[in-house]
Amino acid sequence: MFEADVADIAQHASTGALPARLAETVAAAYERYAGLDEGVVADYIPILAEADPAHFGLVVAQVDGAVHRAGDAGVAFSIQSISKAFVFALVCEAIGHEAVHETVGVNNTGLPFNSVMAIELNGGSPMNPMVNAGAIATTALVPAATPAEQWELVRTGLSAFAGRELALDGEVYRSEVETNQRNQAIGRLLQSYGRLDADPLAVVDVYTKQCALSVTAEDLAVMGATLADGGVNPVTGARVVSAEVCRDTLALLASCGMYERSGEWLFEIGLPAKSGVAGGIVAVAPGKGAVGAYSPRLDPAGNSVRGQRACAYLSRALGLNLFASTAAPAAASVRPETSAPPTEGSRA
Ligand SMILES: NC(=O)CC[C@H](N)C(=O)O
Repeated sequence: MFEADVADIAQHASTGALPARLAETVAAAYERYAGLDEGVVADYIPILAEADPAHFGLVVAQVDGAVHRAGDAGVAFSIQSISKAFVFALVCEAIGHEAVHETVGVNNTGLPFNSVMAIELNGGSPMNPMVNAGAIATTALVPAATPAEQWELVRTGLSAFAGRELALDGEVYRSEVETNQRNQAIGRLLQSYGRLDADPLAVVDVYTKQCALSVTAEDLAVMGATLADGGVNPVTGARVVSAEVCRDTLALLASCGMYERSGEWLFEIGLPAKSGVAGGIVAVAPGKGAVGAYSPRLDPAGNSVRGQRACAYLSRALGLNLFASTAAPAAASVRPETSAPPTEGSRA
């Protein structure tokens, strides 16, 4: 599914730092997938069904603050599950690595993002912060006295990641409030297992608001680039979270960010990433930058089809896959000058 045009990639291929021709590569990825119309727009939250399936925005933000845009980079959509990554980072910053590990968990469920069975199969554990149960448990840990203050901390925290003031999309929020009985049930189930101290419905309400924050593909790229940049927003220069928190967040995005497709994503693309049902994806290249993509048609797991393909293209064309290595040249460069060339049969 993620095969990309070898000739195009060879033209842009590079290793090490992001190449100067990055803007051209972003444009090539956009052009390549703009005509792809596989997938379906989410409709279980009624307002999402009204999204224009033609929209496609692709942005790369570098850790030096450079931003490269193609297509509908400035079109607004709701952040949905991508908020989970950044709320997790804020909570991890507040309560620490050990506490989030113990309270929420860090293992993939292998099941859809809104699975109730995953909770039941795991003794009431929310499992990880990137599925709904774990995200609701994480939002409950936002350190504030009231749900209203929690929401404000979430909104201002995610705004710091984006480098601009983010606002609630009231229409999306109301649409989800009318239809989020399943998330309310997940909150109640966690409470029944003693995994949620706060009022579950109040926590689910803050979670629903965080999902309805309005962002653009450019916002996602800058938010991801902040995680790539050790917690400093590369556009504003402001520190948002620590480098340790970025490391923990990116580890969770790698293992759980694309739900039950996380393994396949890592196998093909090799970058920590997070998707949302409105059609957003953020993919992070640590120390280099991030891709923000928006296109509303989704695959069955709830991941944007064009967004995935464009990320795959960029990962390959720019040499971003974290697991790529060039064993032969590296081995040659450390071989002592004086050592005899290997003889037949002496090779490992
Ligand atoms: N995968 C998603 O983006 C899901 C987010 C959505 N708000 C929900 O809770 O169902």
